[in-house]
Amino acid sequence: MGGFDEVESYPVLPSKNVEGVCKFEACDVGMVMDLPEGPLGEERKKATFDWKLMRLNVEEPSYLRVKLAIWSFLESDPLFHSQPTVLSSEEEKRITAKQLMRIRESKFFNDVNGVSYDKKLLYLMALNEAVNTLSPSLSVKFALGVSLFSICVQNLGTERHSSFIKDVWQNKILACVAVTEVAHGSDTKSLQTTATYDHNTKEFIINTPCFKAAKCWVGNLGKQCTHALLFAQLVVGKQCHGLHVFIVPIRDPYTMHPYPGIIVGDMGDKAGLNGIDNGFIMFRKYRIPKDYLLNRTGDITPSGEYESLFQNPQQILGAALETLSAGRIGIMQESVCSLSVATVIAIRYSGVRTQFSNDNKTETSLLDYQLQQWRLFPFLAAAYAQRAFVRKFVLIYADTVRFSMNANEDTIKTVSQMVSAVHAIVCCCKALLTWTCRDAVQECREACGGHGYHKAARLGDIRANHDPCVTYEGANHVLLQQTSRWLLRAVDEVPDLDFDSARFPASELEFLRNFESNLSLKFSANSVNEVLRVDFLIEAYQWLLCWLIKETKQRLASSLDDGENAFMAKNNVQVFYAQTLSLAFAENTVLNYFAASIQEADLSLRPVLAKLHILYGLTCIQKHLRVFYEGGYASGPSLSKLTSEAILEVCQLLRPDAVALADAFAPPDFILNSVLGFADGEVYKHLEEAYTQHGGIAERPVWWSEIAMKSKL
Ligand SMILES: Cc1cc2nc3c(=O)[nH]c(=O)nc-3n(C[C@H](O)[C@H](O)[C@H](O)COP(=O)(O)OP(=O)(O)OC[C@H]3O[C@@H](n4cnc5c(N)ncnc54)[C@H](O)[C@@H]3O)c2cc1C
Repeated sequence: MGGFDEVESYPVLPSKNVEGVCKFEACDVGMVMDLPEGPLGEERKKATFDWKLMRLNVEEPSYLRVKLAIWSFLESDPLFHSQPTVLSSEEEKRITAKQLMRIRESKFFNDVNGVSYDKKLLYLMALNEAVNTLSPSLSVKFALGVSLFSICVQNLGTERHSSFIKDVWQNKILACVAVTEVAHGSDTKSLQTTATYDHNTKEFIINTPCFKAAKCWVGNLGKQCTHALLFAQLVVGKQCHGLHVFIVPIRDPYTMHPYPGIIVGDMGDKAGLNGIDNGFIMFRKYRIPKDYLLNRTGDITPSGEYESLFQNPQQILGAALETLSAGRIGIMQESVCSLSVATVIAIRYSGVRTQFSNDNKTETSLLDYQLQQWRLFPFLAAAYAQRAFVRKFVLIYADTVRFSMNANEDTIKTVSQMVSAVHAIVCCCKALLTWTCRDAVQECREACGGHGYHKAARLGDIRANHDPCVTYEGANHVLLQQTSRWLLRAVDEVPDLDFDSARFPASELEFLRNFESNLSLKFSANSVNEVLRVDFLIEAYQWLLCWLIKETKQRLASSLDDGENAFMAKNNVQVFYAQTLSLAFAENTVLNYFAASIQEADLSLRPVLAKLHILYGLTCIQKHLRVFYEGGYASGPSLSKLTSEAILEVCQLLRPDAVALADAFAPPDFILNSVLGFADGEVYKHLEEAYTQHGGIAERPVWWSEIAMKSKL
């Protein structure tokens, strides 16, 4: 069958084998619990692979051990049990704040003290994933309040700030990251909050010039945080030196009263994530000590002048914002969690639910419908592909950070290439993964019909909580522009890029060395089998990326020739070209990382993983049919027709494995928390419980007298 038997020949990409990355104590198949008997039993028997083995393949086994321990801890504590009714947002905030305290007091939190940077990063990823699957509000609160704060202070601060890192890990303070202002979000360069240096008192005076400059949307700021990591324009004398980052005390940790000189409050109800207290703040000439400037990139000299490693404020801003990469990787990980959970719910439900009958005797399983397969299986494939990507990319990121911390004159060029490549990958993949999840959750909700809309199905909560991921930590449309800029530059720098280095994060781009010959590639397949192959995906993406780069460059150049300035010329190539380029690059990156992970998988798992790989690739390729025809890679109906047929064929091939594939990344029931997706498949029993647990059955409402017919007497 096409390329599925040839998976041994999947390309192994050198950059993906990161040596020296730490591992935790591994777990084995014995640790994976059996699933309960029930209506899904027959579906599970159809699988062509061992789902427990797959579980250890999709999860880093050593993380799985950490996650299982955290899940069991959460289940044992009633504070983490879900509420059957919709809580007021104030109550959600209270409970989430208490949950955060409980986690910070637990042994899981202490486990990270005193360990190396990359071990800490990987441990935090496991903790984040475990917590996020239960409560996105809680994981975001933790990420902003503790991990992102400490990573930023470590990367942008110096020795003088180490006490803040210690305090946040010792549960003495809780932070927020305050970048966005009312009038400027994506355009960080134009932020208006100022930090003016006063040499007489050796203090910075933080000021909000008007309401449009109030910081807003800041998670943890509304009610709880004690400190803010504040992005403000640094002013010395009359000169502004651009955006810098400051640690700013907000509340007394003992009384929780805000300090005088600031106006801080909660923004009120949101469409989701109401466990987080997103807040606004205005500073009224509020003073902080000089040492609270994170001074790795720029500082005030003893004589009161500003000095910096960088000539250009834009570079300082770049360095400051680059530390947000860790946050964006966290978002990608959370997106994959939500995508996985939504897919598990919809696939298990579809495995139980039957509608209509072909023979008037047996009703047809939803999973047997071609439409249901085509709607859900590409998202199942995306969940596998993107999970594999995040898992490997975290290691690359950790390696890049470690390498850059030890940079010297000999390695500085490679370090800067690696950091740029990591940044470009993070920007486009954050967009791709969050959008995939957004689309998947909606499709899964609809695939579960009306029951999918019940709160107890959980899909509505997943949708509302995931929604802002496409906007925060960089609006997707804006982030994609950073990747396309890098790609256009990378083509010119190809002779200089160190593709051969085992650590270069985008080594698959080596094909850019053959730019012109890639452009002459033509689609030549005559049968479905010829597109069910990994080499077809590789070739198609090589052509696609080269053509989009060429076309975007040409359009930019002709726009400039026509007299447009650089700003407008860049804006006018986004739709259909630069943005498509970034997304295509993201898809290709995910496919490559997934391919590399298939190479490392147990032999018995490779055929089914290869099907998922091909399905994900073909689904992505179909989104670019316009470009393939416009650029002359294909003509006539073959490309469109063969890829469509191939997608349907792989969907059918995956049919027997669907439930087992969902089982392999499903969290335990307590964490999954969906009456449609519990492992026993007893959908109707759990629905009945959900319908009847509210009380008041066969009773009249307490407000009955307001609506009852008035007595005729
Ligand atoms: C739930 C939630 C939590 C948040 N938490 C925090 C937090 O903890 N700290 C914090 O500082 N901020 C936080 N934010 C704010 C968030 O980071 C910003 O909303 C985000 O950066 C986008 O900025 P904006 O809202 O000002 O949108 P804008 O920048 O005004 O963008 C509006 C629209 O215009 C588009 N656009 C903007 N510029 C361009 C361009 N050049 N080309 C094409 N299109 C463009 C964008 O894609 C977007 O669709 C949070 C937001 C939400 C919703």
